Amino acid sequence: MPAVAEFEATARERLDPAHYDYFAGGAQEEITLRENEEAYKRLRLIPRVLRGSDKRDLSVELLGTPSSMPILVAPTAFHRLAHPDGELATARAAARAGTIMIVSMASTTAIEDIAAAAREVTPDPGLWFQLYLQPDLEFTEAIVRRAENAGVKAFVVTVDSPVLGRRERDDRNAFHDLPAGLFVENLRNIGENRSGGNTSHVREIVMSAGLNWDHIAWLRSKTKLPVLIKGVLHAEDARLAVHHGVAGVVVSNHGGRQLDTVPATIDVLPEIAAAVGGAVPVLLDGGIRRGTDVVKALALGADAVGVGRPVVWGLAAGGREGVSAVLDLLRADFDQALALCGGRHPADLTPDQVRR
Ligand SMILES: Cc1cc2nc3c(=O)[nH]c(=O)nc-3n(C[C@H](O)[C@H](O)[C@H](O)COP(=O)(O)O)c2cc1C
Ligand SMILES: O=C(O)C(=O)c1ccccc1
Repeated sequence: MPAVAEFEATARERLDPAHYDYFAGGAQEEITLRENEEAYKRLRLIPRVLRGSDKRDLSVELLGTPSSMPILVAPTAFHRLAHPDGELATARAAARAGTIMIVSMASTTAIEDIAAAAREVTPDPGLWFQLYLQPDLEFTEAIVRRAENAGVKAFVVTVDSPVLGRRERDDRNAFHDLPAGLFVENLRNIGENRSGGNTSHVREIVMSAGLNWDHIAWLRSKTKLPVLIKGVLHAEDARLAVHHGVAGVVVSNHGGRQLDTVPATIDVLPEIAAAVGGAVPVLLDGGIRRGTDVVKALALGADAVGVGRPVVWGLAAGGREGVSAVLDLLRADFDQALALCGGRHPADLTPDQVRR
């Protein structure tokens, strides 16, 4: 089975170069983008032996949502740039894999349609919804209601984007608008269509530099669903998140697309896991490309990981089948690495099995 890198190579051949750059790129010098992957290559695994690691069970439950494996689909924007079937294909593949898809608020398919596609595959799909809280809270609440009515099971508020990172590839390519016919569908037909009907601008979603913990309290008051925050890199923020009743934290640097030169997520995971102390689930994304990467993240304290670009590469390479192939590949790779580490279940991995 081809590695994630081979799906990327195929995707690169198929995509408009500006769109490839949008998906692949990071902020500024892309130091963090590279670091996310490089950091895993510096870590060494110590297997345990004679532990009877047959009959492995990769399944986990996260905030009431079951997942067949601790590898989730991280929220990424604009899937119809990658393949005409866009988020419908991704949702069907995630549903077939039995894993959680965190739908991006910036999807090019409406959340209602994404949920319907997933439901064709399985009656109770694990869909979560990523939110950029908009300065207009009434408008934000309308999107929250839409997502709830569509059946999502948790909200993931992205907190690493008070302003958007500077992606120099997008500047060079003058990538400002989606191609004709593509829209940021979750913002359409809401609040009397405040964006005036033009929701095809790449930056239609507003970044809110004013966000603070009160906004998290506001969202919690508006929904009964679990609220996670995504984009935590400082242990103190993880502590504050627990203090403010957040249901889970996602250790993320947005795939190196926001503040450049922040550390690889795997390198800050131990301190964040220590700060959270098991109070709420800790998820991590950024640079996961192999089963051994998943093993290292789980051993160092993550309850599950997210994959962003690998899913996009699968989608661009082969639509739903391509996403399924990437998820199957990561599952098989993780299963093998877990077995080689002497584990039967994701929770069997421990920090002493990872060395610098
Ligand atoms: C093309 C692209 C679009 C993204 N769009 C979003 C988004 O809409 N919302 C969000 O919270 N994160 C977004 N992210 C960040 C991902 O959720 C995730 O943090 C990151 O991709 C993980 O790194 P990886 O691509 O190395 O797996 C995006 C990432 C990429 C690559
Ligand atoms: O490109 C991104 O990383 C991203 O998060 C985003 C934000 C707003 C609209 C589209 C994508």
